[in-house]
Amino acid sequence: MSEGNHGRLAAAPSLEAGDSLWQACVDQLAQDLPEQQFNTWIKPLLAQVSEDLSRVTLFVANRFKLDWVRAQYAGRISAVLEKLYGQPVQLELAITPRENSVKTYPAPSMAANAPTAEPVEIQEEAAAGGFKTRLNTALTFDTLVEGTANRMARAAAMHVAGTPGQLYNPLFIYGGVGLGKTHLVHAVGNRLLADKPHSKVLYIHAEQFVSDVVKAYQRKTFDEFKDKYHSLDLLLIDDVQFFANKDRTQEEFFNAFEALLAKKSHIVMTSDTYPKGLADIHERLVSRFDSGLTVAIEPPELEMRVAILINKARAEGTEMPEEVAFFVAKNVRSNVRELEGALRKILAYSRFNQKEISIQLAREALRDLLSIQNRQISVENIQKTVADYYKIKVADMYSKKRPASIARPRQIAMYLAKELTQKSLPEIGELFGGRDHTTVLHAVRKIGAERQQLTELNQQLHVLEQTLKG
Ligand SMILES: Nc1ncnc2c1ncn2[C@@H]1O[C@H](COP(=O)(O)OP(=O)(O)OP(=O)(O)O)[C@@H](O)[C@H]1O
Repeated sequence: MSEGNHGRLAAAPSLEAGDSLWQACVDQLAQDLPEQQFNTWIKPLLAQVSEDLSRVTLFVANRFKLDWVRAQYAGRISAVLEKLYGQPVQLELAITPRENSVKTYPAPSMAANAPTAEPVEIQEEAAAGGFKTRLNTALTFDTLVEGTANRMARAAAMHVAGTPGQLYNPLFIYGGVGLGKTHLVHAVGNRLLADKPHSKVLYIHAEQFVSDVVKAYQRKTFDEFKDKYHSLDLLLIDDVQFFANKDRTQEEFFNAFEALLAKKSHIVMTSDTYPKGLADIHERLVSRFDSGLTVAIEPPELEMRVAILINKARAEGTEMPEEVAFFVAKNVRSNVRELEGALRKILAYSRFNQKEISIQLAREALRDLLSIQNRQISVENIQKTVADYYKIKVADMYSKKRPASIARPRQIAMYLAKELTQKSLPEIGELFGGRDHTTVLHAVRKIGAERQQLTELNQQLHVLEQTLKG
């Protein structure tokens, strides 16, 4: 297949239609995707389009690529094809048949000749010799939203994925539940395999490692066990706090650790706490955990939560309005898993009731969750919410600064404080950096009057009120 030809495979009479359908799809993807992704994953695809255009089979070189394309791009490709063709197009993925590889492309159309390769089911295997990686190919850097909370951990993880066995070995990532630790370690493995498909990568949960040790012990198969673990290029091990009090496991892990580091293989670990905070784990192991780079993942900040919601909704094929994402993100703060749960509820509620996603709908869908929080509206809360919304510093709520970009949000916050709390004008003035009650009164009147005139302001106040009321 020559360069620049995107693998268009359709013989007469469907050549033209099939050809242009796939070409149009490729053109669209070239616009939608970052250039590097497009060149790596889409451009090399070979396509076979059925005569009636209802089915497209894409051929990829090996199982790993098939797995990857299916997880990362199949949904998007199907959506583009459907949009272009006007109705659903069946998408199949297959491995390029070896005997047909170069010679028979472009291959005969499906109408003229039955397809030579059967679509293949995804299995838990990478390209290298059927070795099980246990990686979830959906968990990649592309789907991991970046924010202050995970910036360092993400940067370190990307570095390791790009040049394993060098800096930051071991990489120890810690943080609370549902903050993306597991996602991040899978992303490292997936990235390394995408770049170097023959690498030996294993993702394993610490509990699974414990059970592997127990099995090896019972069956006296420690040689096999060692072959498996000591030969890896990259070991990703999740939740190592589970090693607590498991002496034999700790010993075997120590051995594996030493063997892997000696041959410059990389180890990435996660835990719910930093190494020295680990209970009932031998000191020699703890000090090794801490000997590379230790980074934390913090709970995501508001903007990151908003971005995660919008991205995840989009991945489900739904556009979530920013104001709704803001409302949800303000109310679901603890971790990303909970955000995902809230999103699922909203999507299901919207589909079930056939209603557009709005703040009102989100409020209904999350009624239970919100009522548990039973939040009190305080002036501090209003100041923080308004500052977040208008992207100014909370400190500007009390400062003497006067530029309109700050003064106006401050007036809005005063207006909301009067409207949503029981505080008096002097009390509110006091909480806004010791301002006079007449300043507060002026703000309340001004914003109240403008709200009647300006639709946009009214809308913004509406979002803020909904958010604050939870
Ligand atoms: N920054 C992020 N962007 C997108 N999705 C994220 C992000 N962080 C976490 N997630 C998603 O949130 C969910 C929970 O994340 P994950 O399982 O990686 O958390 P964890 O820190 O390993 O939690 P636990 O300690 O409970 O195992 C996953 O579905 C993950 O994809």
